[in-house]
Amino acid sequence: MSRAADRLKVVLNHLDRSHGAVRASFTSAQNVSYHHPQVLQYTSDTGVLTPEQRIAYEENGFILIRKLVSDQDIDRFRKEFERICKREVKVPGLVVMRDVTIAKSEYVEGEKAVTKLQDYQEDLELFRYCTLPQILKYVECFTGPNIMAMHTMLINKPPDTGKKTSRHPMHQDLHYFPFRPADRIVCSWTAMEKVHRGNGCLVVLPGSHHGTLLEHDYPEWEGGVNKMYHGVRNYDPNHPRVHLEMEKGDTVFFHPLLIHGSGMNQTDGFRKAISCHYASSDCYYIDVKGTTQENISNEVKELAAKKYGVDDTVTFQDTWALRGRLVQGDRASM
Ligand SMILES: CCCCCCCCCCCCCCCCCCCC(=O)SCCNC(=O)CCNC(=O)[C@H](O)C(C)(C)COP(=O)(O)OP(=O)(O)OC[C@H]1O[C@@H](n2cnc3c(N)ncnc32)[C@H](O)[C@@H]1OP(=O)(O)O
Ligand SMILES: Nc1ncnc2c1ncn2[C@@H]1O[C@H](COP(=O)(O)OP(=O)(O)OP(=O)(O)O)[C@@H](O)[C@H]1O
Ligand SMILES: O=C(O)CCC(=O)C(=O)O
Ligand SMILES: [Fe+2]
Ligand SMILES: [Mg+2]
Repeated sequence: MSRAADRLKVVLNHLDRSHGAVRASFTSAQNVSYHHPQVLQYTSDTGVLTPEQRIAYEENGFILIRKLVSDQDIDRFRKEFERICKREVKVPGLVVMRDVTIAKSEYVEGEKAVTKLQDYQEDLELFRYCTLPQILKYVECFTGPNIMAMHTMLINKPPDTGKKTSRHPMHQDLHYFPFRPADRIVCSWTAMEKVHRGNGCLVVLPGSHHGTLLEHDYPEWEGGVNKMYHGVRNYDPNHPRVHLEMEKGDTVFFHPLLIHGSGMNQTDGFRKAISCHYASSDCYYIDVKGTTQENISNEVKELAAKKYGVDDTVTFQDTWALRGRLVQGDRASM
């Protein structure tokens, strides 16, 4: 750990001790919730994260928790995914994405054609992932007690066809979100099998969440790029990278400004992960007009118009408010 982190830890221990007493008298007297002073910007003290873990998230913008989801749960998600691919169930609102090269070349049936399921919030079995108590316990450290599941995904990264389209360019998820504050948003991403460099694990730039939201656009890749796979226009190529190799059930929580992506899948298996983006229901929507997010906002509105026939009175913010689901506490401003 760095010297800065050592210092921070000392300060934190001290504050936790002295404020523990304040909190005890405060809550017993007035039954109000206690707010930690802004020593640590990204997490709150709910007794779940250790001081070391809080400092690690502060510094790196992500934290990996091993074996958080059971094999039984993951097997159930996988079965449901197969049922969806075989069209045995029809899920309202679900967006099924095929890899761009597969979609544009041959017709492939079933799970082998599917790169990603998006917006599975109406599928009870998959949505169970977003409500797992052991996940929410961690999520609360970042969002606070009122929690919305804003965006749900099951990623089935296909074997690369040779065009490198299975890569996901380096990006910040906040680019897609018209709500703030960023620090009250977190992604949980769980490996559904062993994920390693060969099948395209997540690649992150630790500490990049300290920066601002950068301009995103389609990367200029010869072999084509999947729809909405925007990448950061300019990021420092010398920034240290970390490959997150994970076992089945391991879960990473990461900040929406953290720059991340995933490499090619060079195996012949489909690399699976399930994820949810959570936000505090006390977040607020912002207008992205005139900002770098205008490009994605237009694409999403176009898709909503095509898929649901809605007109342009449905805003980018509305598409999120319609998809978000409360999973803990009260629905406030979201
Ligand atoms: C009432 C309001 C409700 C609101 C609904 C709004 C829905 C919005 C959903 C999207 C939100 C996205 C934001 C979330 C991101 C959060 C942060 C995470 C970061 C990411 O994950 S970035 C990547 C996100 N990617 C996507 O979201 C892709 C979404 N998927 C799609 O848009 C569709 O699946 C797609 C690609 C349009 C295909 O759908 P569909 O029209 O059903 O498919 P067709 O087979 O009919 O093909 C039509 C046309 O598209 C071409 N195609 C197919 N697949 C791809 C692809 N992967 N990339 C590019 N092009 C593709 C296909 O060849 C056809 O082309 P033609 O030229 O023949 O017309
Ligand atoms: N030319 C590129 N432009 C933008 N992003 C890229 C480019 N090449 C790779 N990436 C992104 O960088 C990340 C890692 O890619 P890649 O699979 O090449 O891993 P790597 O770190 O080079 O490891 P390996 O050496 O195992 O390939 C992914 O998010 C990928 O989409
Ligand atoms: O699973 C992956 O490849 C990464 C997906 C991702 O970062 C995203 O969809 O936002
Ligand atoms: Fe992402
Ligand atoms: Mg490489």
